[in-house]
Amino acid sequence: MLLTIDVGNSRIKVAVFEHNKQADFFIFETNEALKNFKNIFKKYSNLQKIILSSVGKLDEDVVNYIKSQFQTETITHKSKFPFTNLYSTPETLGIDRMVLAAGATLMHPNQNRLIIDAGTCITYDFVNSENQYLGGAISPGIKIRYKSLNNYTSKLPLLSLSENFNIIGNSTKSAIHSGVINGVLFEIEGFISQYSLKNQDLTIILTGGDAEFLAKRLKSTIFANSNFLLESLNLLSLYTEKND
Ligand SMILES: Nc1ncnc2c1ncn2[C@@H]1O[C@H](COP(=O)(O)OP(=O)(O)OP(=O)(O)O)[C@@H](O)[C@H]1O
Ligand SMILES: CC(C)(CO)[C@@H](O)C(=O)NCCC(=O)O
Ligand SMILES: [K+]
Repeated sequence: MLLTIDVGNSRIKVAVFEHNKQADFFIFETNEALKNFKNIFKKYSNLQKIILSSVGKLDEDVVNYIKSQFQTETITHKSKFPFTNLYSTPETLGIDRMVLAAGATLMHPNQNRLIIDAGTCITYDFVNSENQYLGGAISPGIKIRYKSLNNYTSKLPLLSLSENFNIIGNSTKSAIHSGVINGVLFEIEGFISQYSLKNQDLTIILTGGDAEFLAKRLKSTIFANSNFLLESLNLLSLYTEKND
């Protein structure tokens, strides 16, 4: 049994894998990390290994606690990845983006892959069929868009994701929902059509906290896999074991 931990910018996600199948899943706020890890370790006292990747802030105390309980592999820029990194600043590339790119490379061999992670930020990452990681894009996530409209104006209220939105927003609230949600949908559609134009056999992976909401509303048929990063960590650790 193996445990993968994804420390995101806002929340921590944890999955238990048994024979490469996800057997359990946890999600919690960073400030409740210690309590949650203690409960998880009580429930799963026979873990063989923990794989940890972090772009967020995890207290030194919590990291030390995790490491004191089980053998822990932390994914860093120095870890072995199944692609050639052609980003011009590899040392500043987000670990989450590298793990997603690794997962896509291992899960979908010999294809062009576009990974879209709709979380705190929306990231786009492209790995071609020669397993070269080329880069992509970083844009503000849904929550950040709502928050910044409120933050940087005096009149706009703070709203959160709504099921009801139209192209023509006929009130302040519906105009904000239209701008934020349609803005994200058009952005994603736009990137997908640009990448598809240039790359045949494009495999698209949509993940992150807002993936399910967005997948249902995109014109292109794309299935959301909210746990892709946790699955990628599991695959990456198998890959590292084999290639060490
Ligand atoms: N309970 C929740 N708390 C916070 N965000 C949530 C929640 N449920 C859905 N979301 C949505 O998920 C998005 C955040 O995505 P996610 O959980 O992947 O972020 P994260 O933990 O910061 O991870 P990452 O840093 O990898 O993006 C927000 O834009 C928000 O709309
Ligand atoms: C873009 C985020 C914040 C997305 O979680 C993360 O991948 C990150 O901090 N990246 C560093 C910058 C870069 O990827 O080029
Ligand atoms: K993200």
